[in-house]
Amino acid sequence: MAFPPQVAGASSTGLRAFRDISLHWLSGNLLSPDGILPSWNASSSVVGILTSDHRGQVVDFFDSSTELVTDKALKCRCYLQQCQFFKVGPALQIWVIEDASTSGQLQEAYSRTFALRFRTDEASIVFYNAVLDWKNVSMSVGSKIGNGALELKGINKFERKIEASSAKMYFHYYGQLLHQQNMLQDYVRTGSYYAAVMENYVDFQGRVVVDVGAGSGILSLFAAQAGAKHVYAVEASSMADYAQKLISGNPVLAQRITVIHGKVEEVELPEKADVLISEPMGTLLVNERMLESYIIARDRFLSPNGKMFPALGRIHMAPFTDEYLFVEIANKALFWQQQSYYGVDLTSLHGSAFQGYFSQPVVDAFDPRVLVAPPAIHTIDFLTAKEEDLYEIDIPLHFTATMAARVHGLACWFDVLFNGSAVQRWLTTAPGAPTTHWYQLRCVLSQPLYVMAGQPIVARLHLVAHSAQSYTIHLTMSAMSWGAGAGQVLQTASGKLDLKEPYYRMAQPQAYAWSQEQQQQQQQQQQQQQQTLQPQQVVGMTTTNWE
Ligand SMILES: C[S@@+](CC[C@H](N)C(=O)[O-])C[C@H]1O[C@@H](n2cnc3c(N)ncnc32)[C@H](O)[C@@H]1O
Repeated sequence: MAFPPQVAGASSTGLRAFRDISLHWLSGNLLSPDGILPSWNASSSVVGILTSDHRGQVVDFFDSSTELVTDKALKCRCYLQQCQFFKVGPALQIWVIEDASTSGQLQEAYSRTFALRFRTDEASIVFYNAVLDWKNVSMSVGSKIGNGALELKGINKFERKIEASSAKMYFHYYGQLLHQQNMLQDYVRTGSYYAAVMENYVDFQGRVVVDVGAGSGILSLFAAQAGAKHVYAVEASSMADYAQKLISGNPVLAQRITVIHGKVEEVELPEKADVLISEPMGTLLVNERMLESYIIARDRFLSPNGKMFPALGRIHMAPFTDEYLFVEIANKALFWQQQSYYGVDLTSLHGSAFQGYFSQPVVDAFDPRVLVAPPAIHTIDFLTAKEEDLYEIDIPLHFTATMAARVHGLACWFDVLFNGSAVQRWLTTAPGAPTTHWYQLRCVLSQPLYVMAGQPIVARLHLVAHSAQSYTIHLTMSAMSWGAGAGQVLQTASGKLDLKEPYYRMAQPQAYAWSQEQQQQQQQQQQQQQQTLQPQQVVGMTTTNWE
């Protein structure tokens, strides 16, 4: 844990203010695993609470003017106890900054540190999101500790929920032309957007449009082609400079497009928009957590009754059978069954490696004939959904098998609707439809289920957002009894997968390739390490499989 903490995104004044405070790192003063606060000095004068993430980055500050601490320690305590409800665990620290003096001078304030132990990463996210809820979005804190002004201006909602390292990697990726080209060359994707805009030009003509995450600026140019009065192309990555170049290279359209380099969570626009256009879809629709930015942009920029292109998205899910895929994944861990690898018994790690491979969702294109039941649908209406709705998505599922099969997991894909005034158009990533760079996604269970035709399958897909712009996937599937004695669970299998770490089973191109970026970084690091190693240390190193 980094200590003293770095103040993410704080102004230099705020940074200095924090550094001036003597922060006590009371590592022994942890909450018990049950989340019970060991001691609290209710008589001390609390001037504020500073929260940080697990890396010691300050993520929030509550000063004494906020409701949280108006009643001094008592309220803090209540609040912390309330947090136990959210299963407080190891990823979040709270510094309680107390005023030790009667003068209330900043320099004389001191602090206590409480580290909250979360049982799981998800629990810490839930807690963190609860803090965000409580703070009621779009933070721009300018608060006071004693006589010292403390400013945390500029910490927007994106920065408060997304790890800085993840965002850096993410925007670095989208700042590269080659990745924008990948998307542009997905003709199903780009062609669908073009068709949707042109067919529905009446929705764009003479209208103000905001392009949310404009990338190369392609959708802004489409909107301008369709007759938009003005388009604001908002792009957070350095791709904004290229977008400006591309747009300037189309002078007839350029005069009606303004490129704005920044996040939709932070930029200000001079007018409200009639239409939002965006391509915020990641693998399984929600990966990258950009849908949340799309919704934030709606709340910030869209006029009442404005239109969104696309207006809704649907996740489709169905049980599948694929013996070959299952064996392929299970076999990946065979390496760890060697009892004498250079004289070393590797078998104690086989179980962990096996689970590790099954924690990767598989991204590839599959034949729809592997589906064992008709798909179920979960709809997200972009016009009405709340951003918080996407923090945790819990989908109960009921299927009826149409064939006897070994069920190896859940297959998923998505589509989005352009609900134009003239034409309704779907962009689909379904198996069997023309392939897109998103392909489809399969969650493979380490324990297959056996089902007969007509047998009910009950499942639950539970997606929990995490601060690395993705989701932890919890999947449970059960084969049920039917007919006489229906409703009994005959067999159950479950798995926990990380949507951020997929197994790309396809050749390029693909949707935002997190792993690939990480792989490159790790490979670079590895090369650097190897350069510093003695030759005899390098001999015998295994080649890392970054798959
Ligand atoms: C999937 S790409 C789509 C690019 C372009 N609209 C297209 O259709 O080709 C998403 C883009 O949104 C940008 N982006 C993601 N989150 C953003 C945010 N919060 N604010 C502004 N831009 C964002 C990314 O940098 C990326 O360039």
